[in-house]
Amino acid sequence: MAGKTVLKLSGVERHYGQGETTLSILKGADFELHSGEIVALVAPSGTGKSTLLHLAGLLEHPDAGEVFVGGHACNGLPDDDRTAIRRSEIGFVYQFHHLLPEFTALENIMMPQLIAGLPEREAKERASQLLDYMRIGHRGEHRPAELSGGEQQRVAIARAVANAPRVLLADEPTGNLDPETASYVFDALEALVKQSGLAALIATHNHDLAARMDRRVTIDGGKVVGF
Ligand SMILES: Nc1ncnc2c1ncn2[C@@H]1O[C@H](COP(=O)(O)OP(=O)(O)OP(=O)(O)O)[C@@H](O)[C@H]1O
Repeated sequence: MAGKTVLKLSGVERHYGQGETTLSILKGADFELHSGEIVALVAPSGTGKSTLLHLAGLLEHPDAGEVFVGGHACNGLPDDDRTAIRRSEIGFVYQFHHLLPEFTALENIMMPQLIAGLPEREAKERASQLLDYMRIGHRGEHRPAELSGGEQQRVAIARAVANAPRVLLADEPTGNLDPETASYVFDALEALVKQSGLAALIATHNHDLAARMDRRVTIDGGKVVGF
């Protein structure tokens, strides 16, 4: 059963450029994401998957329409408020892990919590717990370069959810991994979402992974549609 709405896009438009060369990517897109669900965003290259994730993650402003995160209408808010909402409500995972190379896996996961002002002991405890959930509890003291691609992505996912956001946005999180490793990373992500009641929107070109998610949406004619 669907949980409550944690992310909502309503009539969202995004156009790039001006005049005759305007590229209209989103043209009145509506979308809702509910706690506890994992939704696949599968669409051909260039149709606007990253654009949609950036708008949902409050990294960009829509040209029209509204983005609601955790019930807040975000478009007209000052940048500081948008940043505060983004930090507390949203976690991001990208195709490449972007972990800090000079820090261990555990320290990378602790980082967002320390920035948010959590005491070191608590941050460490939560980071260890997340490493266990992601089934890499034994790799906490290793630096990113000492980890496999799948392990690095699991650390990146743990870091993205370290501050207990409501929404996880992922742009091709397994795009850099072989199919077996991708499936294993997805297993861990799925377990985490189901255990925590998080909601995840995952852009992927991997149809096998998309088939395992709760719902699948695509971008067609600038709108988000289920398929
Ligand atoms: N800042 C920008 N200025 C101009 N055009 C842009 C900008 N950002 C994106 N675009 C264009 O908008 C379209 C959608 O881009 P987007 O990155 O959202 O697609 P995508 O579906 O994520 O593609 P891919 O699967 O290849 O990553 C593309 O044609 C892209 O060139």
